[in-house]
Amino acid sequence: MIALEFSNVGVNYGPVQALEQASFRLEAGVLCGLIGVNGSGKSTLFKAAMGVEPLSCGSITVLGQSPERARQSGLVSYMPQSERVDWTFPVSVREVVAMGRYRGLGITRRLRAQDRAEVDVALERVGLAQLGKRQIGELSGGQKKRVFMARALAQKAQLFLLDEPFAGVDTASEALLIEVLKELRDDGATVLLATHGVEGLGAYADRAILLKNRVLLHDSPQLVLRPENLALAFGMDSAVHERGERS
Ligand SMILES: Nc1ncnc2c1ncn2[C@@H]1O[C@H](COP(=O)(O)OP(=O)(O)OP(=O)(O)O)[C@@H](O)[C@H]1O
Repeated sequence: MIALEFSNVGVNYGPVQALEQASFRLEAGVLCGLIGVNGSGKSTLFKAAMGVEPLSCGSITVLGQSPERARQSGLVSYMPQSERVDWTFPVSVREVVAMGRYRGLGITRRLRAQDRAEVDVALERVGLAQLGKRQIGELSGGQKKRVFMARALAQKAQLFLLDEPFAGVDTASEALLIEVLKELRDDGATVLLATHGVEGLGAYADRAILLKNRVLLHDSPQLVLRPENLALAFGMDSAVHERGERS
């Protein structure tokens, strides 16, 4: 089954062409890295996949449906970049994770026993069972990402879109997030995660997409991470840097 397909997708912000003829296809049960410099269109690609950014051309299919329908049915979960979240919003860790269950509830949003159990399981899985009552703004960078991960787990999504999940995150949180993502993948879910840190990607990702407003490459991480290929997206400096690091 195809989890996510972009066909010749274009997205413009006025004169800026954020995505141009972007095409790729992700099989279900794959963990894929989305690599590109700032401004290469990674966040735009996620927003388009969520059906919240109009396309100037092309089409997108998410789990066999339109992006809007897939989002509304809760099949897709999105973890935004930390700096795009208002952390002063007065809400507890548990309340954020419970948002993953709202879709199945009526307008009262009263959690059923089953919903509370799913929230408990998700908090436990990311190691935050003891911090449920904390205000979200009090947490460290890594803990905040864990909360978003728990919300996605509680939602029971099938496609996980993560924008820079490891930015500003301690190594223990990063290792835990990778472990959870691998388990989700092994259970048949699909993960697309944007990163400009490419170190380590080869160890956990099955695929990698190199983005520079267009899809330059979509292949195994080993091939995409070759210095001559990274140079296409990052410039020659990074190729030299990578080569230096590896030798
Ligand atoms: N709302 C907007 N209005 C105008 N231009 C935008 C808007 N959002 C993004 N852009 C521009 O579109 C291009 C792609 O941006 P996008 O945020 O998708 O890239 P990115 O790879 O996610 O970068 P970053 O990691 O910095 O978020 C950039 O040139 C950016 O300046």
